[in-house]
Order: sequence, then C-alpha cells, then structure tokens
Amino acid sequence: MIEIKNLCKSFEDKQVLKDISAVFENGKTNLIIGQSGSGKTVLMKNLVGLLDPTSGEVLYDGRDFVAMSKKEKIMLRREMGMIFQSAALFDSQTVLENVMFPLDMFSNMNLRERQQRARTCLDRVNLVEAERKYPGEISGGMQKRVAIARAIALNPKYLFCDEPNSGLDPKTSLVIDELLHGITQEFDITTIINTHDMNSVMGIGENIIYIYEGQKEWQGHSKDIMESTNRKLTDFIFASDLLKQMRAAVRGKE
Ligand SMILES: Nc1ncnc2c1ncn2[C@@H]1O[C@H](COP(=O)(O)OP(=O)(O)OP(=O)(O)O)[C@@H](O)[C@H]1O
Repeated sequence: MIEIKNLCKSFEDKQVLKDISAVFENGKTNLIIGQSGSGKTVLMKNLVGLLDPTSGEVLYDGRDFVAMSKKEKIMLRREMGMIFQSAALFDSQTVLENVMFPLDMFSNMNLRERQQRARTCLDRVNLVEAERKYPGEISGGMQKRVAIARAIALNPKYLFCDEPNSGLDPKTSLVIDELLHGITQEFDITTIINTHDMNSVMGIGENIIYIYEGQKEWQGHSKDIMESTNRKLTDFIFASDLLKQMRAAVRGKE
C-alpha cells in the first residue's frame, strides 16, 4: 500500500499539486486520471522519487519515502517495477536479455537462474516463443508485454505504469489491461497506472483518483462513476457523445 498525505508540488511560483491525500491499495489496479496538464505525471514522479514534493508525505507500507536517506531510497527502488509510455526496451538486446536486465543489475543469481527467471516472466505474458527476437522484430503490443515481464522480474511490491496503452489498438490495450490486472492480483502488487484510456478506467479501475487542476477531485471504483453526480468528473469521463449515450441508457434502466 502507498499512502500520500497532503502532497504539494510547486515549480517556482507555480503550484502543480495541491494538498493531495490518497491511498493506493495493494492487490488493486489504482488509476490516476485527469485532463492533460492536470498533474498526473508530476504526481507519479513524486511517488517514485524523480521529483521531491514541496511538502507532504509519501508512505510505502508506512515507510516515509521523502525522509529516507539516498541509500534507503535506492533499496526501496528495488521493490518498484516501472513501465514507461514507450516500452523503453534496449533495441540491441534480445527479448530475453531485456527481461534479464534488472536481474543482471540487481540480483545475485547466476546466469542459469537469471535465464530461468526471465523465461518464467516471459511465460506469464505469453511470450516465451519470442525470447530470441529483437524489439524491432515484434509488435508494439508484444513490446509492452516484454516491458511488463521485465518490470516483474524482480518481484516488485509496487508497479508504476505511465500510459501503458498509448499507441495500442483497443483490442491489444485490453490484453495489456487484463495482464496488468491479473499480475496485480496474483502477486498482491500495489499497481498505479497513469491513463487517458477510458476502456481501462471502466475495465480495471478498482481505485480511481481523478485529478483536476492539481487537486484530488474524486476517488472511487469504476462502478461508482455511472452514479456519480460530480460534474467535473462526469464532464471528463463522458466527454464523447457515445459515452454520454451509454450513461443515459444505463441510468434509464434503473
Ligand atoms: N519540471 C517542470 N517545471 C515546471 N513546470 C512543470 C514541470 N513539470 C511539469 N510542469 C507543469 O506541471 C503541470 C502538470 O504537468 P503534468 O505533466 O503532470 O500533466 P499531465 O496531467 O501528466 O498531462 P498529460 O496527460 O498531458 O501527460 C503542467 O502545467 C506542466 O507544464
């Protein structure tokens, strides 16, 4: 579980995050949503330590991340897996080598053990057959699955995903969402996903935090969205006519 308390972040005189408190639960897919420029990326960067909050607390299972020494932060980072918007794979390394990379860097395993662990992770994302291929030889969806396999190689307690579905078609996005959701439950990970994808919001939004102009405007489950009377949230979620009609149909049936 990750908890943030009264988190504020300013750049010079511009306040981007305004007093955000929230809990991101383990075993659940926690989603951060909001308009472009609302502060989602800045929030995620404060969580993983790429930015320091101006004030407030970030607690990893009660451990105060902001107050930690550099060495303690490095230790904690080993418990974090990250999936970036672009899959961020090494083009000159095979799929297997890419997944082995964090094990090469941070584990004491011998080569055989590292290969075995990487294959187990590739198996979890149904990609064992691609282990000898290079990133340039596989599809964008497959690259994302390799990135997921790499992110779980060290058995992370916390998983951060920045726009995991960007550039993917809806069907492939669904595969990625199901994978992230499945892994989160299976390994009881605290997963935090920064997303614009409304299919993800409705499909795997177990704990959604809606940021509006740097403030937490709403928090809840995707099931609560249909019933919500929060105008800022519904204007954002149901921005398209199709979604507006779907909502009207659901509410009409009640
Ligand atoms: N290093 C920085 N210095 C100054 N301002 C910054 C910095 N990083 C972000 N900002 C500002 O913070 C605000 C929030 O940016 P952020 O990237 O978090 O938005 P976002 O919600 O992730 O948007 P998007 O959905 O488009 O990625 C923006 O106004 C941005 O210009």
